[in-house]
Parts: sequence; C-alpha cells; structure tokens
Amino acid sequence: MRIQTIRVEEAVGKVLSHDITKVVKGESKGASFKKGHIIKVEDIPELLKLGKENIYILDLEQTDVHEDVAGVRLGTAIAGEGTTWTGPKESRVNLYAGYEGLLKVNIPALEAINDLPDVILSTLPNNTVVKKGDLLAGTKVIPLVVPEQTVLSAENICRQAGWVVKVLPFQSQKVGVVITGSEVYKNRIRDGFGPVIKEKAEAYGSSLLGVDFAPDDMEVIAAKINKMAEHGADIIIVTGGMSVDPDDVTPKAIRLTGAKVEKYGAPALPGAMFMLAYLGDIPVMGVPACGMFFKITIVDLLLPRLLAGERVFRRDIVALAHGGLCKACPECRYPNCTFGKGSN
Ligand SMILES: Nc1nc2c(c(=O)[nH]1)N[C@H]1C(S)=C(S)[C@@H](COP(=O)(O)OP(=O)(O)OC[C@H]3O[C@@H](n4cnc5c(N)ncnc54)[C@H](O)[C@@H]3O)O[C@H]1N2
Ligand code: MOO
Repeated sequence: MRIQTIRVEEAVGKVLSHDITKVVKGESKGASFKKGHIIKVEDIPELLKLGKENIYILDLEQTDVHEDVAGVRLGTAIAGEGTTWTGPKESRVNLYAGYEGLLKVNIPALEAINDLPDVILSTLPNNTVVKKGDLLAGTKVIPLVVPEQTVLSAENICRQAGWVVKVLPFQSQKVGVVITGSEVYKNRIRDGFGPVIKEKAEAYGSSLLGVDFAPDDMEVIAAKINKMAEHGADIIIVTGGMSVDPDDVTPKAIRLTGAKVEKYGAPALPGAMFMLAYLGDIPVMGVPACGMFFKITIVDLLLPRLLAGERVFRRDIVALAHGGLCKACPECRYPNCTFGKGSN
C-alpha cells in the first residue's frame, strides 16, 4: 500500500479512498464526503472547514484488502445457520439472529480469529437464548487496509471449524413430567412444580406430553419414567426428591430405569442437586425442589439447550461452574446478568 499526501487545495480531481466524517462534540455525524467522491473546486472550503489540511490517496497493491472488503469477507465467513448480517460500516459487519433459538459460538474458532493480527470478532455469550433480529456478533479489521493473508487466515479458520456463529432453532418437543413426593401424590399438598415446568417448556415452543405423579418409591418412579418414554416423550423431567433424605429416591429411580447418568450434582446455585441422564436418546432431567422455589435455576441454563436438540454431556455441566453462581438479586434481571454466562 502506498499513501500519497496531497494538500487539500491541490486535491481537485482526486478520488477519495474513504469517507471523510464530520465530528461534532466528539460524535461522528456521518460522512460529509463519501468514499469514491471526486474532489471539486467547490469542495475545498468545506474540507478546510472540517479541519482537513491534507487528504490521503491510497494506492492499494494486489495483496492489500480495503477495510470494507475485509469486513464483508469476514462477515460472510463467520455468519452460520440462522444468522443474517449487515454492513460494512467502517469495516464493521454485524450478525443478527434470523429466527428465535439458541446462539452457538464456536469458542476455539472465536479465539483463533481474535488471535490473528488486525481482526476482531466479538459475540454474545455462547448458549444465549435469542429472538429474531437480536444482535449476536460484530466483526471488523483494525487498520484501513489489511494484507490478503490476514483475511485468508480468518476464512480458513472458519472453513476448518465448519461454523463459528449460528442459531439453533428450538424444536417443538414433547415434554413428559413425573412429579415425585408422597405428600403431593397423596394430595396433602398441591403440586407447584407442574405449572413451572409447563411455563418454561412453552417459552421455548415445546409442550407437555403429560404430567404424572409418583410417591417416594423408587420402583414406581422408575416405572413412570419408562411409561413417559413409551408414550413418546422427547425429554423427561422428574421433579423433587433429589436431596439427602432417605425418601429422596429420585436419583436412584432414574438410575433404575437403566438411563446413563451424565452427572449428578451440578456446579450451579441454585441447582446443585440436579441430575442429567439419558434413557437411550431421551434426556432425563432430575430437577431439585429449588427449580420450583427459585425463579431462575439450572433448569433455565440447560432446558433451552436440550429443547434446541443439543446433546448435553458431563463436561457441559462441569463447565457451568464458571458463572454458575446466581447473585440472588433483590429483583431478578436474568438473562441480563452473569448467571450461566461463563460456561463454554
Ligand atoms: N441436609 C441437607 N439438606 C438439603 C441439601 C443438602 O445438601 N443437605 N440440599 C438442599 C438443596 S441445594 C436442595 S435444591 C433441596 C433439594 O430438595 P429436593 O429436590 O430433595 O426436594 P424435596 O425434599 O422433595 O422437597 C422440598 C420441599 O418442597 C416441597 N415440594 C417438593 N415437590 C413439590 C411439588 N411438586 N409441589 C409442591 N411442593 C413440593 C416438599 O414438600 C418439601 O417441602 O434440598 C436441600 N436440602
Ligand atoms: O439444587 Mo439446590 O441449589 O441446589 O437449591
């Protein structure tokens, strides 16, 4: 790249290589002169008024990429399934959600891109629930011109990763609920869990297949879980009886069905006594009573992922630890808070 410096008075007939922007009280007020503009005699006083004594004419070499071209190439390479993009504006390209769903960010690819010189990509946290039109990410280059090799390296990272930023749509799943606890089963107390699970499942476009009740009996709970699976549940949620009392037999009942336990005990508070298991392909969530007593719990971190069709592994639950502590604010601001935002 070669830069020619020309005094404004002598610039008539030259083509501007980038916008000249008016700044009022520190704020950019849009371009006074657009890129590609051919400078005329009558432009000179205005350019001087904008404080320009010199203008700079860029001669790009074949291996140079202008910031706006680079921005578009980055956006095209990064924008995955379920995303749209706009720009460039000063090289920045923004990615938006094309539909409601779960934002997935490929963190190793994100970090590799940001480790390149002169390129940035900044995103919302992985696993954020997004609505159509939500801003998801912004990418740009830092200088006015970058080497072709830099853009190629970023494009290669995206190609090799397969995807960098995408939105998984929520699937309409049938949620089977088994509510445990002899006190509820025997109608001594009224069930408070069913409505909570219904509301959370419906918020992500799923519906309840059915709600069944079981006493604190391992065999009965296991049989009811199996019945939900036979009736076509895509996901089964078992509530209560997850703690340390001798009659807290729900974890044992889940194991008794033959389900493979990914993890019992989760580094999320509230949600410590949570269990995730898989009965074949069907996720079985053992949800402790905190899922009913607290507005936001581990259920809000994992249910959207399961309803977006994601297979959740032990390592995903382990990764909840960083950011898994709810601050229990007097007024809940979730999802606009740190709960669940540190995990991979
Ligand atoms: N000694 C310890 N106690 C507790 C521990 C512990 O580690 N050591 N862990 C605490 C944590 S953390 C949680 S979370 C809860 C988990 O409790 P459970 O899931 O076992 O809940 P239950 O004992 O079954 O019920 C607690 C409470 O809620 C009522 N309940 C239960 N289900 C329903 C329902 N469907 N509708 C209405 N009410 C319901 C139940 O009657 C109990 O009163 O354990 C802590 N304790
Ligand atoms: O499952 Mo309890 O945190 O963990 O309230």
